[in-house]
Parts: sequence; structure tokens; C-alpha cells
Amino acid sequence: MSFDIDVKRTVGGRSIALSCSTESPLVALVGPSGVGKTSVLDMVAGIASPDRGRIAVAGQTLFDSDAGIDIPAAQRQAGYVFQDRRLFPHMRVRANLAYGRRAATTMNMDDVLAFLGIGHLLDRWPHSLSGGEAQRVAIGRALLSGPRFLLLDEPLSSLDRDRKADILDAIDQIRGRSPIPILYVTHDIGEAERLSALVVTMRE
Ligand SMILES: Nc1ncnc2c1ncn2[C@@H]1O[C@H](COP(=O)(O)OP(=O)(O)OP(=O)(O)O)[C@@H](O)[C@H]1O
Repeated sequence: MSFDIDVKRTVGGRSIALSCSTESPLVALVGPSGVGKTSVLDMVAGIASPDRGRIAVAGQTLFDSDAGIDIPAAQRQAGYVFQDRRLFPHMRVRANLAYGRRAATTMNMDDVLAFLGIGHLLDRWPHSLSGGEAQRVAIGRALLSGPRFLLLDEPLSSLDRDRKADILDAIDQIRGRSPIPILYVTHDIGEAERLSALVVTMRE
């Protein structure tokens, strides 16, 4: 099972729930704004706790309220690419990529630089990057951290059509090189279809 998730959480008076058990290595989470997609990624990453439920990824239980299991975020080894990218502004791209890097990853630095096309950006500061460049650096940093799974929160938001195509190609490349499960939040069902993802719809 790549993702086995059954969680409930109330945030700001709103009830967020998701139930999804699948073998699919790529799951696209879709649904209206505010339904709780980012909250689900936060729960899988371990930076928010469900009120109750169970989360297992790639066969490992990360959270189980009945069994009293709640693996700390740092031990879950999520490669999380946030909606707002969140590069460290005081570090050049090289240092951003090196942050949290683990030696034993399926992809080394040269691999990641080449297939994401970011080698020429190493000495740049985050504020000087375009949206698409910053997004590719954020994805590269997540990959180099040796993740057991990837959480991508609307990685194509605010990019133009060409840059969107670049990032979709990059995600295809990741899937070809590394078998880790990917949970991908999007508003655009067309993106999910382009990636042949299993689509899971969250409803209010
Ligand atoms: N810290 C918080 N305090 C109060 N309410 C919050 C907080 N964080 C999120 N919420 C609320 O929880 C709900 C789910 O938010 P979330 O960001 O998970 O939704 P989303 O589906 O990812 O939305 P979008 O598609 O707009 O990014 C929203 O109603 C939001 O206002």
C-alpha cells in the first residue's frame, strides 16, 4: 500500500476528513479551496496532528490514534514542497539544496542538478529566482533530503504554461528514477490526468 490514510481533524471550526487506501504510487488530491488539502499534507508530514485516525505510507505506520503511534516529523522523512516554496532567503541556492541533505539518497547532487536544469543557479539568491526556478530548487532540495515519500502542494501554481510543462516533466523523471510514493495537491484535474495519477477528491 503506498498510502493508507483515514484521518479527521477540526481546524478553525471546519471539519477535515480524508479516507484513502491505494497501491498507486502517485495520488492527486483535488477539491475546492479550503477543503483541507494542505492540512492533509501537513498531517502526513507530521507537522499537524489528526484528531483521530491512521496514516501509513509505503507500509510504515506514521500515525495511529488507537495504537498511540505518532512518529515525529523529523523521523518521517517526508520530502515536502510547500505551496509557497519556502527557500531559505539568507542562503544561496547551493546551500538551500544542501540543507537537510542525506548521503544515502537514490539521487545525487549532479543527477538532481541535471534533470531539474538548475546547475546554473547554484550561486544565486532565492529572491533573484523566477517562480519556476524557485519551484525546481524546492523540488531538488526535497529530493536530496533522502525522502521516503514526496508531498507536493500545488507545485504548478502561478507558473506559465512552459514552466508548468517543465515541472510536470521533472515529476515524470522523478517517478522514473525513484519508486517513492508521491501525494500531489492540485486544483487542476488536467494535471492529474497528465501525470496518470490516481485522483482522490476531497468534499466539503
Ligand atoms: N492555522 C489555522 N487556523 C484556523 N484555520 C485554519 C488554519 N489553517 C487552516 N485553516 C482552515 O482550515 C481549512 C483547510 O485549509 P487548507 O489550507 O488545508 O485547505 P486547502 O484545501 O489546501 O485550500 P487551498 O486549496 O485554498 O490551498 C480552511 O478552512 C482554512 O481556513
